[in-house]
Amino acid sequence: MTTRTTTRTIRVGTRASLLAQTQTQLVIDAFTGVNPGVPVETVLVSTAGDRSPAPLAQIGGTGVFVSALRDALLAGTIDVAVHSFKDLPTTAMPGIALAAVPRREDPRDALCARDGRTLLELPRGAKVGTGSPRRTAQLRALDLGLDIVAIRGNVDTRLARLDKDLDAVVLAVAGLQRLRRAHVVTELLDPIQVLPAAAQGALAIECRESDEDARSLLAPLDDHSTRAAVAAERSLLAALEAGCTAPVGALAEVTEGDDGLLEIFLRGSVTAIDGSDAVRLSASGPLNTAEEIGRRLAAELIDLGANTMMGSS
Ligand SMILES: NCc1[nH]cc(CCC(=O)O)c1CC(=O)O
Repeated sequence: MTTRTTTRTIRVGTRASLLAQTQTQLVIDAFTGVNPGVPVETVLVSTAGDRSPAPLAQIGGTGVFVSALRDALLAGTIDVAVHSFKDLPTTAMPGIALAAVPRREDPRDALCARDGRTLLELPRGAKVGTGSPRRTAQLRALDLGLDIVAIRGNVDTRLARLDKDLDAVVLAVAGLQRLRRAHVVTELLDPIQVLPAAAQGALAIECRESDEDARSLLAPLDDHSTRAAVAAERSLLAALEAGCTAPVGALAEVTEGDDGLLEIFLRGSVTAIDGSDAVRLSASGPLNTAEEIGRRLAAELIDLGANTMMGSS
């Protein structure tokens, strides 16, 4: 632990949603753990995604939750921004550095159903809420006769629909865990059936590229395996030229190979939005080739017809 000569306050920007504020506080706690004595303050930033109830695709799609925080970073009104990594566009933003990627939570999707039901226990015609084309497509592909209903809003708004018009909703278990709502989960969906979104369950901590101070304070929060896994997943997404609203699943796991070196095992899927067709493949390679693994897998998925499936959405 180095003794700091400045007492510059680190201003951490957050969106107003409960999930965003909770995630920001988790990062602040970890930050304070490794940088005791560095003053931190939270600054609320409102984004277009929070202000509008319209479907994400209509208000700018990928990145609506992100740009206001990045603008505040570049304007110098905040020093650090915490994002759900899966909400970040795959193209980097000039002037912004990915300072740390903390250890990832469980990346899986979770079914939250009435009466404790699992997917197989839901009757045909059961109404299942999700706002995600990826979840919609993969749930339809299971051919369980489920009626997929488009929903939006924060986690609690979505869960409240269970007491109204829906039989189940599907959410990322990571968000539920962070909000201490994991007790509402009735089934963790097996990635073999429903492959999560690229970077689901991971956080991205950004700062200004030029802010050496913030970068070195944040560096200890980085988990190299998570950073590499997410890099592979997002490189797949980018190479498919798909955003967070595309029916693309991607999940990388980091394992130790026979030679003791760390390896990435990446799975990817593209599913037609009506569930009538899907392509799914995996690829693996050394940890330091994460992005190449993603690009290679994307090329193989495209060879199998991934583009026609994304076009049909
Ligand atoms: N797009 C909304 C969003 N962004 C991140 C999470 C959950 C937390 C995470 O994936 O890290 C959610 C909600 C959800 O998908 O259930």
